[in-house]
Amino acid sequence: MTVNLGASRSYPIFLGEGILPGLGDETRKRVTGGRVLVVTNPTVGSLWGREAERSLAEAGFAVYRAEIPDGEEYKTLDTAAHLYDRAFEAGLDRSCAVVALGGGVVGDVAGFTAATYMRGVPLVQVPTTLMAQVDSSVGGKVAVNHPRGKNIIGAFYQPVLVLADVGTLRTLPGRELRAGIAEVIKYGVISDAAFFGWLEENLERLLKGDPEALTYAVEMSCRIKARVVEADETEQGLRRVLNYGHTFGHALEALTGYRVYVHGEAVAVGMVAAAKLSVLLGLLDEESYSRIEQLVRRAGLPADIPADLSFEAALTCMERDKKAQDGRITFVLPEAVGRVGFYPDPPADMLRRLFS
Ligand SMILES: O=C(O)C(=O)C[C@@H](O)[C@H](O)[C@H](O)COP(=O)(O)O
Ligand SMILES: [Zn+2]
Repeated sequence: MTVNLGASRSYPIFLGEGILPGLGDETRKRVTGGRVLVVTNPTVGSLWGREAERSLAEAGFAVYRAEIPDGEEYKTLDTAAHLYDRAFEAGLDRSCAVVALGGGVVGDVAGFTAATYMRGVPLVQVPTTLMAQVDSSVGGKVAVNHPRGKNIIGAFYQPVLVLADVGTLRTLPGRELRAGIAEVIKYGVISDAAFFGWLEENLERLLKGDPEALTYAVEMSCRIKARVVEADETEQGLRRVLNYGHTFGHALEALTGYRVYVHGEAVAVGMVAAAKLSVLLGLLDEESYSRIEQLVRRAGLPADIPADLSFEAALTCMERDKKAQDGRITFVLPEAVGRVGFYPDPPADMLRRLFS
């Protein structure tokens, strides 16, 4: 698959089982420098680091590794600062690449480092979680968090290559798999009713880690995402559809210190909350709402706003959402399974009802 962004910035997504050994050759075709910095975390590094690094070394790169701790709470400027040091020590110049080997946190913070070190060096995304394969490795959003908001410090910076080996999902903990499924459900709701129906039929296969089902889900998700990114790379309009569930979701993550929910879980709560708001506003029928809620629950994902979450605190957080303008929140709300619209400034009393 290709993400088409014009002659100089289009890039391929390679998707398949057992394709990690091809990483070196594909990187070599796109990176002229002699060194690469592989950014990973200790868990992914011990599982897949050696195979990835061997492939890069065989393609002629001098390979350096930097490990960062696992967890959204480490997606910070401090972690990026550590990576700048490691890039310097490795002697990376502008022709050399950063290779992000891991999940969303690794991809986002390594991507942010690649975007800013020497004003930008090539970035290779090697996503090893479902979340990263279906979403965060594609489309060029790179960022670190600020204590007051998720992904507040970041850039649009496209990779030169995405290589997603679904074989790496074999070792993925169940919680991480379910978190990725949340974003997959998102794609069905925002733009493809038939895909949503396929998910209803095949959810158990995905939860069991069936490689064929996972490959199909990753392919469909990447196709939908690529189409959106091609049409609106820097989120001037259409791309905001990818943020369905994230207005509430990001507030939930920030207000719980990025420690309680993994991103997909927070998005799951956010998708159900947004669907409920849609029903309250008369935009979505009850049956469609139930299908969304049921699929989220069947996937073993949380669907309820926690009882102790303060409405006022969530509202303040959502007013700083990246889709907000002058403090007016724009929600991405489902109008049917397979279609969403943008709705600015819903009445506060309706939002409050979601919290009771
Ligand atoms: O790629 C996008 O665009 C998305 O919105 C995808 C989201 O799933 C992803 O979580 C993204 O990082 C959120 O973007 P943000 O700009 O709201 O931080
Ligand atoms: Zn997301």
